[in-house]
Amino acid sequence: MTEMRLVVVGAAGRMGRMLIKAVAEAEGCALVGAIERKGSEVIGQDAGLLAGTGLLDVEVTDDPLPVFAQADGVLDFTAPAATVAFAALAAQARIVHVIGTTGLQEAEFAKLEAAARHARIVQSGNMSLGVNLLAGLVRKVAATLGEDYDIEVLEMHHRMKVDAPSGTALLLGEAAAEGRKISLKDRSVRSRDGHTGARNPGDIGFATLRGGTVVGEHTVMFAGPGERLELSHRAEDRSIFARGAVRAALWGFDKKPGYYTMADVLGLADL
Ligand SMILES: NC(=O)C1=CN([C@@H]2O[C@H](COP(=O)(O)OP(=O)(O)OC[C@H]3O[C@@H](n4cnc5c(N)ncnc54)[C@H](OP(=O)(O)O)[C@@H]3O)[C@@H](O)[C@H]2O)C=CC1
Ligand SMILES: O=C(O)C1=N[C@H](C(=O)O)C[C@H](O)C1
Repeated sequence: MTEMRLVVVGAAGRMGRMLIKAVAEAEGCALVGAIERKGSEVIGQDAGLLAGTGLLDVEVTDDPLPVFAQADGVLDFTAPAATVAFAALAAQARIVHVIGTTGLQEAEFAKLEAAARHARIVQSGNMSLGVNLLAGLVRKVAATLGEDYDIEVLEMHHRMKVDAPSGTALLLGEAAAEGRKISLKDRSVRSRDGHTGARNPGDIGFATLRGGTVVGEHTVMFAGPGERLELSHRAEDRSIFARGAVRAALWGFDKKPGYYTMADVLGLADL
């Protein structure tokens, strides 16, 4: 059987190294490229040595074009501007683009949608099975409980995280809004400070904590009259995201160009 040829971009990052390891350990795929930013000190290093898996004979380079041309898919946990640029290249090469990058804005999502006319894009704020299952549960609970149950999404991440709320918090907020049949954009409250006044019924609130080495913790609260329901996920190891990304790439191999999510990959779209 032919193996799916995968490239990791942002190879030196916290997730980049996990992805290299996950590809090396997975069946049905092989690492054929590793990309880092121009000027990075890891350019020229072996990707396997960089990720601590042992020699893989794949040199980290700063030139994605020839690497994408020889690949079937790319795993991308980098930064929004880089992801938009990689999506255009993945579309040109007609390959699978798995996007874990968070902090993307509306205009950037529009560019990804355009790239998905030619690429097979799988994008999710969280690639783990647990969080995607949780999103389905949140959607159901939000649909069941009325507006007298206030929805608040609380998240905590490590001190190096640069975007807020996290992609996962937004994914869970979106699931709650879908359950309630409201638009998250219109009803989300991203911060509170000073004399805010009382909470508006039906709003979905977000609270962000940052510190230490926390991999990722999310709780969706339904705070009602005299009781509170909390649905939580705690990520203990980044390998859950990396394994999910590899699974998404393998899933996308024989799909038509389009924009897919992890719920499609995991068969949870109807949950
Ligand atoms: N969806 C999911 O399941 C998950 C998503 N994430 C998301 O993934 C992203 C990365 O997270 P993390 O690994 O912790 O962050 P890091 O900062 O550790 O890694 C990002 C890497 O991408 C590199 N990079 C940035 N721009 C480019 C470019 N133009 N070309 C090549 N490489 C580039 C960075 O290089 P440099 O340092 O030089 O800028 C860095 O090495 C974040 O958005 C995070 O939220 C994280 C975990 C799970
Ligand atoms: O930056 C991180 O670390 C993480 N980012 C994702 C997010 O923004 O939700 C996923 C995970 O929680 C780790």
